[in-house]
Amino acid sequence: MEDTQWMSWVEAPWLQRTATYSSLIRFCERLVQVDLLPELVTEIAAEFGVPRCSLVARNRSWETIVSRGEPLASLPGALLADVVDKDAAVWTTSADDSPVMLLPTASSAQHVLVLSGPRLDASQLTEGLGVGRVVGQRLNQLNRVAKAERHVDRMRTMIGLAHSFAGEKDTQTLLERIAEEACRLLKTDRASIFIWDKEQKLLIACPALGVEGGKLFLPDNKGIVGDTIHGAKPIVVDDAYTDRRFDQTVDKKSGYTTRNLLCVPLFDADGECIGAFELINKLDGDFNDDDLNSLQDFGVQTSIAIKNTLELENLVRSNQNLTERVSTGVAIIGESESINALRGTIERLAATDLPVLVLGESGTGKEVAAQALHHQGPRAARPFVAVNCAALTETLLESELFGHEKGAFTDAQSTHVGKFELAEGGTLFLDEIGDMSVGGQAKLLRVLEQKVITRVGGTQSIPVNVRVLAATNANLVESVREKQFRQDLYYRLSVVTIELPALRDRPEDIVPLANFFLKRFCADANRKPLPISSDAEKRLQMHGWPGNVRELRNLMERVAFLSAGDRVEAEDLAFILSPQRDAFDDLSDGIGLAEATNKFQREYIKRAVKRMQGNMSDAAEFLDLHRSNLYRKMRQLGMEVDDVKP
Ligand SMILES: Nc1ncnc2c1ncn2[C@@H]1O[C@H](COP(=O)(O)OP(=O)(O)OP(=O)(O)O)[C@@H](O)[C@H]1O
Repeated sequence: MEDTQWMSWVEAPWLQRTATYSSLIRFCERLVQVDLLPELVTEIAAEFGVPRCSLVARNRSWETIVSRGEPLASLPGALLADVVDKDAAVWTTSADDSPVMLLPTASSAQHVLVLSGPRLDASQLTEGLGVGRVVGQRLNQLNRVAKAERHVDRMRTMIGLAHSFAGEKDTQTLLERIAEEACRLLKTDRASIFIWDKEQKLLIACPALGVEGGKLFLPDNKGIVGDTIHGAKPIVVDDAYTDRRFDQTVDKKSGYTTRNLLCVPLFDADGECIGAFELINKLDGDFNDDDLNSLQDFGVQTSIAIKNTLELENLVRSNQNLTERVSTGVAIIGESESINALRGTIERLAATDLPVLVLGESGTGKEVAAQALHHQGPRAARPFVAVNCAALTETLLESELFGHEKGAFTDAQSTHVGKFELAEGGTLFLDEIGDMSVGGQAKLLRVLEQKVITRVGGTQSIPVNVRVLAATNANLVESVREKQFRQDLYYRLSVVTIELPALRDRPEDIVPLANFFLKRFCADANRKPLPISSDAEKRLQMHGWPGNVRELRNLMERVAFLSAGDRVEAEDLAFILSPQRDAFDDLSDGIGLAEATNKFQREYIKRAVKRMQGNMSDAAEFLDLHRSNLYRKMRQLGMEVDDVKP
């Protein structure tokens, strides 16, 4: 190492004060230390002894980025372009004869330094070229640092957002936050996230900033967003009003002016487009590749957020439905002995997986009983799926129950999952089973025996774990006898049978049911719960209820919406309960008035005693009679106490 020679930076010969360009090199050395653009132009102005130094850049037109002193009133566009293209400095005089020097920087963003001042001389071009080069390098460096910082900021924001997904359960709030962050980070005026409702062919903007209520619905085939989702590609628009794809309706409505925009599609985990993310009006210049990448990152987070929160919302909603059902809808209302007994039976059966056949007239609450069996049992958290067998032809029923593969038949344009699969882990309720075709019965029987289904047009056997409940208002035993219903299927379905009594046979349930429905419908009609007067109660109890509980429910719905008073009076029901529909149909059979009146009185007393569960004193009070007068009246009508006791 004997030949080793050292030289420090300050010893370099071209740095000696006497050396040509030594001061330029020292100046450039200082320039690379400067971090802020205002300082940079101030230093340069001082070095060249000029009052004005600006840094300009070409966007759509030439713009001043930063300036020391008043910038030139108008920038010489053509000359600036030449400076960049030729990568050459130029000294010239401006319109008012003051000297100007334009220096190329060779920066990636094509900046040019513009110097002007009376003492500026063409001999300074050499020095100017050197300074321009150094400034260009410094700008590239600063740009890289700013980009890296933006990237870090972006990542931090993304992590922050991902973190907040856990705490934020409401989609709207979360989307608003994402949009706000995107505006901040990408220096944009507005941001909207669109969720695509493919079925309704709608785009739902949330948040739709500047729109009253924050929600905006648009047809999915219009505007830039429509093009973005259909093309599944990002779109950048620099000048919205000259772009024919831009739909000006929203601007017209809101009074806002869209200048430029950037829109990216949103995809779910399967690559399906689920919406779009749009940024409007970048605060400085046009949208660039960096903005595009950032927005795509935001897009990924947004898709996750939408999926998570929507799933959560669905869960919450179905849970709420469930709770609501358990507390109201599935509640079996009634105080009669038969309904009390039914509640006990359901409680015992709910815990089992036994098939149950629910019998009863139409509207007696067979589906309510089936739902109670489901919701009180271990399958409650899984789906309850109801199928009305009477409403479907044999072919449709098969595809409805077991599903079909794409192309299985002419209309099968896509794969369809059947009700058995949908009810997986839960309960399938086959309503009106008595109306199922014989072919359908055979297929159902096979599934019940083998516990596997095959979709129509498919070959794969899909195992199913479903509890099957069935209901009918037909006499199935009779149907079996007449060979309209398969006996083997009947035995499979009717391991346990429960029968719902008609409403006319349990008059004590009428008032509790009426109050229950009235309360529910008054809430729907936004009015206070209406009490029922005792006259109206009597009127309800005297009706024959051929349509059973459904008829009562419908009546209460009309009362809640139509009656004017604060209380339901008998008159409110009179116009609804038509006398012809009462139990005394045979009044019109030509019997005399006296006999008809007797018949009516006998029936009325019978119902009153039944309503009072056989207590004669209560029945007399109900009928507004003294107890002894009731007995006398009964004797007159040829009635025995045993005839009337339930
Ligand atoms: N005990 C009950 N408690 C509360 N609501 C009931 C009761 N029974 C019936 N309902 C209500 O009455 C209406 C008819 O009941 P549901 O549909 O269960 O009858 P259904 O016997 O299955 O009728 P269908 O034979 O026409 O299928 C429903 O709105 C149901 O909520």
